Amino acid sequence: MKLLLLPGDGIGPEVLAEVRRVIDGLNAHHGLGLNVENGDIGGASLDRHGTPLAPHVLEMAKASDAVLMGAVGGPKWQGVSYELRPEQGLLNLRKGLGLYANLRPALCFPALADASTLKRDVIDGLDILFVRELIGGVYFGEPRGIETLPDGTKRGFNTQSYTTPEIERVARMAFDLARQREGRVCSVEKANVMESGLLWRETVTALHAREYGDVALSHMYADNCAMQLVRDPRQFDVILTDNLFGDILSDAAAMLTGSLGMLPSAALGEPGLPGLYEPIHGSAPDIAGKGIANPCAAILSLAMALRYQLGRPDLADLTEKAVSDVLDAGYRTGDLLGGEDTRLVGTEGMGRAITERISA
Ligand SMILES: NC(=O)c1ccc[n+]([C@@H]2O[C@H](COP(=O)([O-])OP(=O)(O)OC[C@H]3O[C@@H](n4cnc5c(N)ncnc54)[C@H](O)[C@@H]3O)[C@@H](O)[C@H]2O)c1
Ligand SMILES: CC(C)[C@H](C(=O)O)[C@@H](O)C(=O)O
Ligand SMILES: [Mg+2]
Repeated sequence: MKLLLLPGDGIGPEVLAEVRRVIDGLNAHHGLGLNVENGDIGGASLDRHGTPLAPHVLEMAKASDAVLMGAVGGPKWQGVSYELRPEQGLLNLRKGLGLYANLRPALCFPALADASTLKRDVIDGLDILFVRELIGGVYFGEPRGIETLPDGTKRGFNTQSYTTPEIERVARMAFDLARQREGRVCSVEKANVMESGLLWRETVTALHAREYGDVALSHMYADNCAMQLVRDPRQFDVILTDNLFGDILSDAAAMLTGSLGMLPSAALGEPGLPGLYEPIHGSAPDIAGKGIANPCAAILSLAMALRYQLGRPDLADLTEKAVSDVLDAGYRTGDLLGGEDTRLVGTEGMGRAITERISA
């Protein structure tokens, strides 16, 4: 099995160094046999290859069993032309691998129930799975651009667009995953103001009626969903939504779990093609280089790769349990609110503690 690591920018290389440590532990003590390669993406790739995703790196990704990315972007590249910005490298990778479904689980680890800004009794036991459409919608719709109007002012425009097959394939993923959970899907859009949202609702409803009668389906407008996530997040099992709403709502959900530094993700496409696993957080320029970033989201992303693609769900369980145990033992990076008997550690301290439990 081959895993391509794309550390990227800012805290990306820092958290992936800890993923590497965990892989070494799993290889040495649990016969994982995972071969690791490294590649460039984002600003790091722009600096070395003049493009945020070089064609040879996309080819390396396609030839791997799975890809694990750190993060892209940062102030250093703010002035570069729009097509060359680091974030475009990530979008090209998602598109290039056909990764239409982004699974973002928001789980509240028991030890972190008091690290959330919400009260413990609102988030205790929280377990939501976001299924975010990832290669369509306003992120990729045409036409797009900035044009100069006759009066000299400018107009920036993007296009929100979804086709029936694009909606059906990601909805199918959400329904299938719901069958392995509590069997409830809440589909989120703004059918009240957007035609693409209306088609989304009609398509999900029709697919449900045709094939998924055993799954409970509800619909919610995205603005209400943002409010409900804060009011009563445990009402949700699977949230199915589009690219932009999924991006925003999953960041909001991250704070329910204690920190953005805790949320992993898996981007999946057609069976047999490699998936892309990445923490949902960014390159965190404000803390990059300080050795204090939380590596848990990246390590939990490795666990998702072990479960969904590398054929080792047992080692996914082991890795997730190691993270949970380390939190129970009181280890905290700076982004996690302390509590009694907690021990503040840096990125490496957290990675070492998790690896020690895996290797024990
Ligand atoms: N998948 C990605 O690569 C990705 C995702 C989001 C943002 N970005 C990019 O990252 C750059 C910075 O964006 P931003 O500041 O809006 O979002 P961010 O996620 O990088 O940071 C938001 C806040 O969360 C904190 N944070 C994030 N991850 C953390 C971790 N693992 N441990 C501790 N604290 C953590 C940061 O310090 C910051 O205060 C931008 O260029 C943006 O485009 C990339
Ligand atoms: C960096 C950016 C392209 C990306 C997105 O908007 O999808 C990020 O915010 C994410 O959540 O993965
Ligand atoms: Mg985001």
